[in-house]
Amino acid sequence: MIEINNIKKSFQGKEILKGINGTFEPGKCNLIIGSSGTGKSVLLKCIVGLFKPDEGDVLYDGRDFSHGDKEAQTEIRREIGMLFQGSALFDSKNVEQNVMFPLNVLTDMSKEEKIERVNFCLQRVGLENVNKKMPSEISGGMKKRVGIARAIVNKPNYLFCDEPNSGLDPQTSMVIDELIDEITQEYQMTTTIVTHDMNSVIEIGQKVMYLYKGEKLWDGTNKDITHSGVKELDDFVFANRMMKEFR
Ligand SMILES: Nc1ncnc2c1ncn2[C@@H]1O[C@H](COP(=O)(O)OP(=O)(O)OP(=O)(O)O)[C@@H](O)[C@H]1O
Repeated sequence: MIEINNIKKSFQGKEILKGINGTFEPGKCNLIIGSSGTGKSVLLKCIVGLFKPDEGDVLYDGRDFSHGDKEAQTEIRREIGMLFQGSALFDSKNVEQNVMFPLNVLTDMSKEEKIERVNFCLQRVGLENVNKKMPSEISGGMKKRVGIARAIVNKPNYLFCDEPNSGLDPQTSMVIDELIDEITQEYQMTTTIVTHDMNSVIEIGQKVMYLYKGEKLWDGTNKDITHSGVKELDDFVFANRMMKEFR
């Protein structure tokens, strides 16, 4: 479990995160949702250590990530997998080299072991016979799958995904959501996903945190989200026509 306590972050005197508390549970997709510019990505970056919070703690299974020593932080970093917005594959590396990259950097596995692990992960995300393809030769949905394979290649305990559906059609988005959900349960990872896709909330939002202007206004499950009693959340949830009819 990841626990965050009173996370605050300002840029140039402007308070972006105003003291966020919450938990992210293992074996579940934990979603951070909210309108554009509300601080979702900044919160994610504070949790994974890409930004240092001005105040507050981030605990990974009780281990203090924000104030722990360098060694403890490195240890936790090794247990983190990330799926970045837009997949962020290296254009000059082929699929196999992209997925292998974390193993080259973080492990001393032999070449054979690395290839075996890469092939296992590619197979797990439904990709076969694409090892030598370049990112420019595969579709957006396939790139996401490669990104997921790379994120799980070093067997992370914690998986973070920033807008995993950006740039995908609704059908492919659903397939990618299902894949992330499946592997989360299979490997009992604590998966945290930043999204503003209501379809994802309905499909995989087993735990949802709603941010509004740098504050957490609500958390709960996708089952409760349509009757939260929070006006700002209602406006967000029922912003599209399909959801209005659902109401
Ligand atoms: N490195 C930075 N320096 C200064 N301001 C920043 C920085 N990163 C983010 N911000 C500001 O923090 C605010 C929240 O940004 P953030 O990217 O977290 O929003 P978001 O909720 O993820 O939005 P979106 O859904 O559009 O990605 C924005 O006003 C943004 O300009």
